[in-house]
Amino acid sequence: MSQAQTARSVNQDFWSFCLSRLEQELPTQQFNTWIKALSACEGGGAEQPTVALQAPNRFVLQWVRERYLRRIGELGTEFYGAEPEIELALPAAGAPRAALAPRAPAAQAQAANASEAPPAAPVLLLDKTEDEAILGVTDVAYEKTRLNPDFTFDTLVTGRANDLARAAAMQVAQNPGTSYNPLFVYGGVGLGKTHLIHAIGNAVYRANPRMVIRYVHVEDYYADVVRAYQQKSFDAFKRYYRSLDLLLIDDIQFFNNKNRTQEEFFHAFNALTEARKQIVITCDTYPKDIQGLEDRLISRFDWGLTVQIEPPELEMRVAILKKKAEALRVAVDDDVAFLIAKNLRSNVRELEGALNKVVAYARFHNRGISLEVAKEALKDLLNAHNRQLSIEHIQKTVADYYKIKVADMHSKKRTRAVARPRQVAMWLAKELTPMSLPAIGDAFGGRDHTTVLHACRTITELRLGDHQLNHDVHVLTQVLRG
Ligand SMILES: Nc1ncnc2c1ncn2[C@@H]1O[C@H](COP(=O)(O)OP(=O)(O)OP(=O)(O)O)[C@@H](O)[C@H]1O
Repeated sequence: MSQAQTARSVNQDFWSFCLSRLEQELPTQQFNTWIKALSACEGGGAEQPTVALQAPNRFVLQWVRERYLRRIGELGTEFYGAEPEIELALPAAGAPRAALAPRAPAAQAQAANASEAPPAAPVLLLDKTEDEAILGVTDVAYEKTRLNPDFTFDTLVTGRANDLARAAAMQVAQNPGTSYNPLFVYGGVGLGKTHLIHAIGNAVYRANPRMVIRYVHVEDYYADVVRAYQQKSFDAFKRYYRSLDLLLIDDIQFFNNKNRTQEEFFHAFNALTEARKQIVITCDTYPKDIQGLEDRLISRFDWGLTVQIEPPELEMRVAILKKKAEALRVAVDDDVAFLIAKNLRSNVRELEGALNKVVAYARFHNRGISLEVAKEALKDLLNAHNRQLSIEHIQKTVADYYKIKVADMHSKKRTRAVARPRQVAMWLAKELTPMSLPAIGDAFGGRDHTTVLHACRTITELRLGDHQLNHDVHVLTQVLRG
């Protein structure tokens, strides 16, 4: 057998394994609609596992990539004994669909990134008949919303970091078009903005399935504009976006300097808000700070309500891990959840990634999930992290920020100008390092652990009412996390 044939048969074997597992794990309709639509084609060599899959169209490709790729990767790790590279591609332009015809060789297949798909992709986003034919399911209307059914208010853990944003989102979900319009949600990478707007969409859909809802990432909106331009189908494009009852548009910062797209969005925005149709926007930054965005759009974003999602604190991170473990149907003890939560703080996606890594590692080695297993699975990550952030670095960064001396971090001085930054530094040390309270106390001039605890509680409480302090802590956290 040639190397290519071996690779192909290994890939086919893996895919059969994957199909049998996913068939057990997923509801039949999901399995039939999304997973069976894929086909395995030639992958890389057996020594360096590559799973090569082909989706019949961009719609299926995107859906699978968002919802199932991670699980396929985990099954790949289980099958190959190492994390495989996954190629998810479309059939070559002009080639028949893989699901209906012989497989296209991977070398000719297009890149998995939908934004790289050619403008004349086999399926147009607005081509209802074809989508319906592909789906062959009764809830076509729901699928067309592009909503992720797993991202609901129920699966969103609430804490100080997101309670305002969640409350506003629930208001909007209960009264679309008549409460805050637009609702503008901003915050750092992987903090649950996408989850929150899908939750709005899911709640609105559940209450009123007749509403026309659409979740769209800005890159896809841009691709729709480009396509409308190339195919001279702006009328259909405009009609479609203006017919929506709820538009959920994600990652608006990627609009930067895309002038034609901004212009189209500006008109769609006006038409929708005038008709009292709801718009929800997410962004990685506050509206006024978005680079390359027209002023008239920025000022419109101020019409409704702007809410921030902040990085979750330790307890919330633990709660999120527990919830994610529940969804994976695995038992994760508190000590394992704390280990992960203490060491990964920058975003929830990374937190989830670490949990998945621990679960996959435990499955692969046929062991239960214990602290020991978690430490082994995350060895590289923990080492890298522990090297990165020292308490001295935190003290120096905070001292520089408040323009005080580093020595003041250790001193007995109790004036407000020194004591408050010192408390902020202690809070950051608790949040950003795995150090215990006594160890942190030691590093701050031999203070008692109760002093550290008091400092942490003080800062947590003050942040609720003191905007300047909240801002300082936010900025310092971002700086220290790099
Ligand atoms: N509070 C939370 N409760 C439960 N899961 C959460 C929470 N916050 C984030 N997540 C999970 O973290 C992952 C990343 O979240 P999401 O994609 O919504 O982040 P984002 O802010 O949109 O990121 P990006 O800036 O990259 O677009 C998702 O799986 C989401 O379910």
